[in-house]
Amino acid sequence: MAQPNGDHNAAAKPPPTPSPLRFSKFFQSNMRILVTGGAGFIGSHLVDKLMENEKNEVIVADNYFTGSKDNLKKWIGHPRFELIRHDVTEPLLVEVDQIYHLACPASPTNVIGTLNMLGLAKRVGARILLTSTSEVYGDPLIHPQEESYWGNVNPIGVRSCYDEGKRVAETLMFDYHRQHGIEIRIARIFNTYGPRMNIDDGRVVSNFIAQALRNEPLTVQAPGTQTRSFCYVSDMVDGLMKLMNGENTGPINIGNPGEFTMIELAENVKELINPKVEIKMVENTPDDPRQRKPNITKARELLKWEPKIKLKDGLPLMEEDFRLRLGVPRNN
Ligand SMILES: NC(=O)c1ccc[n+]([C@@H]2O[C@H](COP(=O)([O-])OP(=O)(O)OC[C@H]3O[C@@H](n4cnc5c(N)ncnc54)[C@H](O)[C@@H]3O)[C@@H](O)[C@H]2O)c1
Ligand SMILES: O=C(O)[C@H]1O[C@H](OP(=O)(O)OP(=O)(O)OC[C@H]2O[C@@H](n3ccc(=O)[nH]c3=O)[C@H](O)[C@@H]2O)[C@H](O)[C@@H](O)[C@@H]1O
Repeated sequence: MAQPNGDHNAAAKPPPTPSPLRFSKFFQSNMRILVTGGAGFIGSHLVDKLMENEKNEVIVADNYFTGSKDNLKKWIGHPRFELIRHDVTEPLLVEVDQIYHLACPASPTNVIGTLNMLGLAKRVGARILLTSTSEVYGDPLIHPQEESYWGNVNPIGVRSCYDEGKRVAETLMFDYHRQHGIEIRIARIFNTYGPRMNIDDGRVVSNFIAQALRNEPLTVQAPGTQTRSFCYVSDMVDGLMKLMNGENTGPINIGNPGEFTMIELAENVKELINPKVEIKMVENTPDDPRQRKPNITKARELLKWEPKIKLKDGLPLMEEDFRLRLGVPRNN
């Protein structure tokens, strides 16, 4: 008898069950992907997204310096997933097609990690993506920042290790590309926030949300008029994957152009989470960039990417996660 959808066999034949090999650890998938720093904040969200595709086999290399196995607990034991405790300042030999290089030890060893991952990419012919940073623009003299801007970085300042470490990492990427033909991708990530951020790592969004939930004053570092542009983590992951799978080396800015002063951010968090909390002005660290906002024309045109989640929609998603981890239920 004919089925309503026109498929004569639909009732008679159940869909074929996949071969047991599909579930064996020896199953060969189409793409083997290494994520260094995959136990961290952005890395673990990237792993979640990559694992959604049944053709991907994902290997995470992480030394848990700032990341945690907890971020990956749903994948541990999965046949397409492997977790290696490894410090990227030591060479790593694995057969992979793509490398997302996120592991970022406290610079300057950042450079050694990138050199090792480039060595791996060269050896196995993998495409490698570096998560660089908007910090390469330093305290920028042009606004918004576009990729052609060379930046204004203090080479001997307190934050130079990170900024200059990433700048050297970008240089190495291009040298390997030119000299050895390695396929490279460079993302310049602007401030990213979302669930699984480290609660006490001192970044502004995590600080303010944790402070509001703990009923502690929100510490705005002077003068408070400095600006940042905050990208929700799912948008970031989407941008990184589009960059990896597209045809452009970059560098490409990936960030949300919505720009806020730190006072505005504090007011947003206060209004959303704890209207009674105090906002307190505290001392800042030297060389804090006064303004930051990505020009994302390149990402829009070359990757067909733009962020979807506004700060006012992203903050509540992060609040939920922080409430759970800090043990502060909503009715308190
Ligand atoms: N979050 C942001 O706003 C932001 C902005 C710009 C650039 N980035 C870049 O994005 C990447 C990921 O950042 P994140 O916010 O997820 O940070 P994160 O600290 O949560 O993640 C970094 C991960 O790398 C691991 N790691 C550190 N040193 C390592 C080493 N030597 N060997 C192996 N693993 C090591 C850590 O354990 C952690 O899991 C970094 O490269 C960072 O510089 C992040
Ligand atoms: O996006 C980037 O490229 C970089 O962003 C951040 O660097 P930064 O912008 O300094 O981020 P925060 O430490 O979160 O500080 C942002 C602003 O908030 C201010 N701040 C921070 C913490 C706080 O409690 N109060 C506060 O007002 C800081 O003075 C600064 O102006 C990250 O720390 C880097 O890893 C990342 O590479």
